[in-house]
Amino acid sequence: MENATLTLSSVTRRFGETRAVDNVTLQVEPGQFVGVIGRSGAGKSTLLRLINRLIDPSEGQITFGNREITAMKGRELRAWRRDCAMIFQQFNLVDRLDVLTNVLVGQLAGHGFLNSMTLRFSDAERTRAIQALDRLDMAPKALQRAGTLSGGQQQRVAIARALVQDPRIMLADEPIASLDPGNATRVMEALRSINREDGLTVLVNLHTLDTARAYCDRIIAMREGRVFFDGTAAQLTDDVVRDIYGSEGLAEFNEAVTSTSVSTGHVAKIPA
Ligand SMILES: Nc1ncnc2c1ncn2[C@@H]1O[C@H](COP(=O)(O)OP(=O)(O)OP(=O)(O)O)[C@@H](O)[C@H]1O
Repeated sequence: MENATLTLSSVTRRFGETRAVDNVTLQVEPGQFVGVIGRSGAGKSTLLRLINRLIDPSEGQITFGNREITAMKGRELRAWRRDCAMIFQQFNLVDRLDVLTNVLVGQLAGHGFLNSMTLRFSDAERTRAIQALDRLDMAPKALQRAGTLSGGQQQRVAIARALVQDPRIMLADEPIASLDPGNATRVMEALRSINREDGLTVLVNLHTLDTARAYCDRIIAMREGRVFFDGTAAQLTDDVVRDIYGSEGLAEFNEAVTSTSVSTGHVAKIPA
């Protein structure tokens, strides 16, 4: 299927008394690279999990083109989860399996039960998996056990695994939060090239402002479950940033995590 506009209409998710996501309405155009920022607990993870239906909204509607995501069940929901790949902070690879097999597992959704159990794959699937690894500069590690790779390498394998699903949207929940600056940069660059070359929509939760400024066409800042800011990096002024994070949170979010952000000139110095 083609990429399409993702629309959230008055979406709320409550956990007991907490409104983790509170009446969020937004549209994401196909091929946009969107960074979601905000303090811990602002609702960023919940927002992504609502989009791929890891959790259901308490109220509101999510659509992708003319498909209503929030109404999907069974086969249709499984198809949506393939269209909408998810990357996590902790990579979620199977350590004892080699890199190639980890990527091939991304294609299992389209397999019969028996082939999934025996991890049998066609030559075409293997070729596709190698090609995906190659895009992430990870093909030379194809036969190495995933558990022996560095965090940054594991995250690139996780992205390759997501790519073989042939998704329309890539959701990434703090994909660089546990990486060093060099690896964080490589992972962000990989997401950016997939976005540009394949026209994939990317929504990425980030805990560092400078990374969002350096890579994202659009930045959405959440605060207490609501969209507090929605605009470009240039529109995200120091005053808005102070309101998003509070002055005590600023120092933490002002750290440079991805090294390219320094050379792009997008880094704003925010007074602590
Ligand atoms: N499964 C759950 N059960 C109960 N409360 C939850 C659950 N998931 C999230 N919450 C609450 O919803 C709010 C938003 O959480 P969420 O994880 O979406 O925030 P976040 O912005 O992603 O935070 P972080 O940056 O720390 O990951 C928090 O108050 C959190 O405690």
